Amino acid sequence: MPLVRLDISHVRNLSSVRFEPSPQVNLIVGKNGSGKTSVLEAIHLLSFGRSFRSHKHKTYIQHDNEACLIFAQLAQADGRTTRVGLQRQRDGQIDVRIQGQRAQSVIELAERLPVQLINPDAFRLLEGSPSIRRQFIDWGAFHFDHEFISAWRGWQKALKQRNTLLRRGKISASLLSAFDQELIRLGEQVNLSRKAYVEKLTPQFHRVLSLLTDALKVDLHFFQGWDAQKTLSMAVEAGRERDIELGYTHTGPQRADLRVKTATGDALDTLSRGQQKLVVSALKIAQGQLLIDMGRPLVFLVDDLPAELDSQHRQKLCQLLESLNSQIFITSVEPDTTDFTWADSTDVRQFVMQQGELSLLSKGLQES
Ligand SMILES: Nc1ncnc2c1ncn2[C@@H]1O[C@H](COP(=O)(O)OP(=O)(O)OP(=O)(O)O)[C@@H](O)[C@H]1O
Repeated sequence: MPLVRLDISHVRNLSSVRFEPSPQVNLIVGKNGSGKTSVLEAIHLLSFGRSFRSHKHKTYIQHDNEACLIFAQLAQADGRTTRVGLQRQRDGQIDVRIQGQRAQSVIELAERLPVQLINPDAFRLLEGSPSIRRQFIDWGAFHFDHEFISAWRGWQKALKQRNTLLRRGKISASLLSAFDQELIRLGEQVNLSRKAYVEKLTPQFHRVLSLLTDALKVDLHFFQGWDAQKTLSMAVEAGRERDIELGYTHTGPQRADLRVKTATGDALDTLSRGQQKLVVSALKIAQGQLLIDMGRPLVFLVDDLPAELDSQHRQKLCQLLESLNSQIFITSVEPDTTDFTWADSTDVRQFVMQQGELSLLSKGLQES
């Protein structure tokens, strides 16, 4: 659902930013530190309930303010709009509203406003810990499989309880096996959803990557977290004594990973920075494309477009994003790095950010 209106209050240097974005392409240009990324951060907050820059909520609430507030109107397929809002207070309290009603959790926002972020930090998907890649897979599994989130929550709870028992010690293998039934049942369910999702994602990823660059051959390998020849039940049973020794559960879906490889080794070790950015962009666009194919439009946030990409690859990325027919927000320091020639029929709005004030540049506006 594209954003038709966005009101941001007290996010970093944005005291009050209100604007009506294009349902298609939005270019935000401005000097370093002017507040461009903070606009994307606010949209991300509204989707995930958390920032992509910091886990500490106090860092993004504007100094000397008690809370930040982000409010948006989302277009629905039937032409009506849905009002969504999120307020985060300095004491950590979070208040999520949908049509004025308090929502149970931020997950309700994620369902309504799926967001994909491509930013200079996106390399973390390759170089960061497996937990970042698990989050990436789980985002997709969550949107694809309605049962995933309840299985994932139940499995996480069972795993936490098991690890607490193991940490305390003095638990026998036979007693532990009684606790393991639920862990295994839900863990298998989580694993099946992840596996099915990666199977869908892989051909889409190859297609998208070949559109961005024909020079790269990259493969995805899903590691489920234990020996692929064994069921989870077999792996947990075989590992029980060792878990007791170690004081934690050492095998299972909590160790899953998505390995990204070229013919000669890990993508991280063999690809240049720019090539890595193309691979990460392809992963995220492929993920977005799968949702779009299900009739679920999403918002792409591209922070600092020129970082690591030459002009040819920037153009290809813009072309690909344009072809998705999604809502896109692109930031850049220099106006000429977003000089891709968008189709006449594309609604492109260009904004300038100056010290936390956003204004629409009529020059860049091409209404369809
Ligand atoms: N909690 C806060 N309260 C007020 N201002 C803040 C807070 N945190 C950061 N800032 C300021 O807000 C601005 C945020 O800028 P932002 O990162 O959005 O800029 P940008 O235009 O994306 O810059 P760049 O091009 O350098 O990436 C900076 O000037 C920063 O000093």
